[in-house]
Amino acid sequence: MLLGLLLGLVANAAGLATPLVTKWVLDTLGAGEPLTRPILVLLALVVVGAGIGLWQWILMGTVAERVVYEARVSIIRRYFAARIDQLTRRPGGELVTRATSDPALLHEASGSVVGLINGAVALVGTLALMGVLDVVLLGATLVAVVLVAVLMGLIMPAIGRAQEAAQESVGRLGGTLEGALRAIRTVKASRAEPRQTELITGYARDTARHSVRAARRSAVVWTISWTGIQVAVIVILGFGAARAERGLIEVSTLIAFLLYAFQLMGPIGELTQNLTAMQAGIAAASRIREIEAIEVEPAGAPGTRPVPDVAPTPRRGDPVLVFRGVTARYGPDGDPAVSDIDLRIPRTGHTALVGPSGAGKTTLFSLLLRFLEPVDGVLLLDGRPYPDLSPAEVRGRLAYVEQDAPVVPGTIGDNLRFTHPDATDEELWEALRTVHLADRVASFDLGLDTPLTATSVSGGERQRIALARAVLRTPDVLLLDEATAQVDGLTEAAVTRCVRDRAAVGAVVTIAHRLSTVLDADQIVVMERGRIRAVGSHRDLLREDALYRDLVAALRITPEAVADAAVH
Ligand SMILES: Nc1ncnc2c1ncn2[C@@H]1O[C@H](COP(=O)(O)OP(=O)(O)OP(=O)(O)O)[C@@H](O)[C@H]1O
Repeated sequence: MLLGLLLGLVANAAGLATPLVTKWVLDTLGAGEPLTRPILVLLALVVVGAGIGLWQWILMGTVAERVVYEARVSIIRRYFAARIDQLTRRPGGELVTRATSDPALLHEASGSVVGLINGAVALVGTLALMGVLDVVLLGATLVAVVLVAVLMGLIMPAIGRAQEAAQESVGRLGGTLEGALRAIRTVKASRAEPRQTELITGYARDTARHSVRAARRSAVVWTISWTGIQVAVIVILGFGAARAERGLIEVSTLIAFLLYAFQLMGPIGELTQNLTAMQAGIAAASRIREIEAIEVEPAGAPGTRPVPDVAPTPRRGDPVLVFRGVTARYGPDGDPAVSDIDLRIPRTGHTALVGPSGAGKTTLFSLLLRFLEPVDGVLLLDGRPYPDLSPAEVRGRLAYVEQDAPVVPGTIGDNLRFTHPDATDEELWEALRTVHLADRVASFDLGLDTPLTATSVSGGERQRIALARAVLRTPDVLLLDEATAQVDGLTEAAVTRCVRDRAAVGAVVTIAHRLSTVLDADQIVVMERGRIRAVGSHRDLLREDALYRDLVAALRITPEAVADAAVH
């Protein structure tokens, strides 16, 4: 930027010298001397000025792109470092707009400081040289310049406000559009297309309205500035001609003065343009700064707290995960989502969480995965408190299958390798066999390289891909949020088999929505209104817990299944 400023100043100096050298040419002509030298100097000034101007242009363009790039990088980094609740409370599309279109507005603005300084120097320089040529004519010019400056000062802030409002509407447009496209089936099934179209085009209309207002105000500023200077030039011409006629100034001085007057448009245009760009940039920057206020997850605790290199070797009987008096809430003023949770997850075996909707099952998963931090109590992994571990250390020991089992953009292979990018093809096939998908994937022409989009796989297949991803390398703890929707028999069998296999060698925690899963569990945790109501085996709970009996009944238990379980 400093170099850009310097180059701009040199190019300005060349520009400022040109009228004076033109006067020299005219004076030499008047004196009847050879014109070669002044003409050569004039040419040199033009060529050097153009060369340096080009260099500055390219340099500032590069700086601008780097500013945009770095703004984007910092936003993207911030998103992925952010706490989940900080992201989920904003519409995804709006977050996308802030990473894509807001930084683009910094493009023009980044060089605006340099442009403003250059413009100001050129303006002052031009006025000073005009003063050297003729103070009286300068007076007339100054009146025009002051009028233009006052006008700009009045209209510029309004342009900035309109631009900021336009960007905000773009953000709302992005957020709503993204949400509506994601729920496109519901939109169509609800025949809500016209309403959604109306709502979202409304945001587009707002954007256009604000942008048109900004454009209109810019046009007014520009036109009045340019016309003001042109009127000033005409006044100077008339007034100067009269002074030249009376012999108060030379004709060559008048011509040089007029050249400066024409040149005034350069710095004034530069100042106007850069002030506009700066306004847009400040608006974008304030939106980008809001992103910087997003809270990030506790930065790798290892940096902040000493963690022993060698983890204490857990004893076989110790639980792998422990909740000790954990209370958590989503907002600072909300009711606790879970309270006083005391729970031990054994190193091997299957723990099933059951409970009515809103009981706090998902919240327990969020706490285990550190998507949410407790307000009271502590979680332990292998006897080490969570605050001593970084989120990455904790998550490295867990595998998580979300209820909706989202697929990530890319191929089947990319999806399977998402957690372990270094997994070999053989490992992928093994995982696919575990979830009964190997034959299906092998039947595709491209095999593991088959591109996968959310719509090209069935719900059951998506579940199984997510499961295969989770069991690719045996995790210490598998967290499985079972699909609530009915899944096909093959998927159910795959899930059951996976859970059994994993439970034999490690810990599995499920949010169970299926009777078969509940019956399979070694330990069942019954939750109600954020608290653990009972823990036990199926048989004990059936006998002792009324809510559990209701829940089991709601899972449409058949008499045969009850008998099975009793035998079990
Ligand atoms: N993101 C959130 N913001 C605020 N409150 C939340 C949020 N997620 C859950 N809650 C609240 O926390 C409580 C526990 O919800 P949680 O999702 O853990 O229940 P759940 O047992 O998993 O229910 P379900 O079976 O319906 O998924 C509920 O009262 C719920 O309203």
